[in-house]
Amino acid sequence: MSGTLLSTGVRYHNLPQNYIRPQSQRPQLSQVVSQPVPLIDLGGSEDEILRQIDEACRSFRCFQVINHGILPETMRKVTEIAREFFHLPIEEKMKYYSDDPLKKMRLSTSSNIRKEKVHNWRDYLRLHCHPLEEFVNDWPSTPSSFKDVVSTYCKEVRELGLKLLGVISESLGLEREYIEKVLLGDEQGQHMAINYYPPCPEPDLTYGLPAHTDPNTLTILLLDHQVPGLQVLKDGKWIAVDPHPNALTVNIGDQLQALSNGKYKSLWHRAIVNSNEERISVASFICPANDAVIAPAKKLTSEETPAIYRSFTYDEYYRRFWSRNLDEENCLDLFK
Ligand SMILES: O=C(O)CCC(=O)C(=O)O
Ligand SMILES: [Fe+2]
Repeated sequence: MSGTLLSTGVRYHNLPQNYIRPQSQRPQLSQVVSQPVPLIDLGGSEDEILRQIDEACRSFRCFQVINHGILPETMRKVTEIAREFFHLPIEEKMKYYSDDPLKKMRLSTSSNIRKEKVHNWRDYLRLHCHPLEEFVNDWPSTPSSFKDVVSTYCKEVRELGLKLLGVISESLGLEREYIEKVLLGDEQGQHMAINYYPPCPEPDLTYGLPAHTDPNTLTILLLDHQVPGLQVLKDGKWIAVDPHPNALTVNIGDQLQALSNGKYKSLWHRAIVNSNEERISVASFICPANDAVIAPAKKLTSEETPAIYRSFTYDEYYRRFWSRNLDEENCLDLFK
C-alpha cells in the first residue's frame, strides 16, 4: 500500500474524503486562543536561564530560544532548500518514497499511512542525522546543495540540543551530566522531519498533524514566522504559536517525562493547515541511544512520589510508538 504525496503541484479544490475527520475530532479553530510562548535569551546569565527553563518546562512544556548559536542565514537556507525539495517534480521525489517507519531516510505522507484511518494534510522527509557520516550519503542528492545545507544545520542544532539537556538536567535538580549519561552521550540519536503542508481546501476538517507528543527527549522546531500552524495544549486550551523571528521552539518529549518522573511533561501539540499558503517546518528530534535504558531518576522518586514508569529501552519505546496510530492514547501510558 502506498500513500499519495500531496506535493504534486496540483491545487485541490475539495478535501478528499479520506482526509475528513469526524465532527468530534475536528480542530475547532474558533476556540484556539493566543498567548505568548516563553521566550528565553540564551545569551543571558546562567541562573536566569535555568530559572526560565524550569518555569517554562513546568507551565508550558515548551519554550522559544534566541541567541541559540545558529545563524539566521543557516536557518533561512534550510527552509529554502526544503521548499526546493518539495517543489521538485513528483518523479524525482518518488525515488525517496517509503511507508516503512523504521527506514532511516524516506519521503512519506500523512503520519503512519499503514495504520491510520484518516490521513493528514502533510508530506514529510525523514532523515537520521547522527552520526552524520553514516547517513548523509543516502540523503537526497537534489537539490545539489541539500546535503551541505542540512548537515550544517544538523550539527549546530545538535550542539544546542545537548546544551539544553545539560541545563534541563540541572533545572530538575540533577547533575548537569545526568541526562547525557543516561541517554548514552554521543550515541544519542538525532532525527529530522522536514514537514511540508500544502494549501488545504478545507482546513477546518483536517490536520497537518493531529494532537500528539513526540516520542523522543527534546524536539527543536524551526518554524516559519510568516505562516503559523503550530498549536500547543496548555491547561486544556489550544494556543496558536506565533514564533519570534530567528527563534527556535523547543518541546519536551516523552523521554523527559519518563526520566523526570512526570516533573516535566511532554507537550501535546498539533499542526493545522490553511487554505492559502504552503507551510514548512523543520523538526529536529534529539533521541536517546537505542539501547539507553530510560527510567525515572532515583533522585526524583520517593515514598510519596514513587516511580510512575517502568524502565524500558528507547528501542522498545520507539517501535511501540510507530506500531500505533499517531492520535491514539499517549504511548507513555503503556509503560506505567
Ligand atoms: O509543523 C509543526 O509545526 C509541528 C511538527 C511536529 O510536531 C513534528 O514533526 O513532530
Ligand atoms: Fe511533533
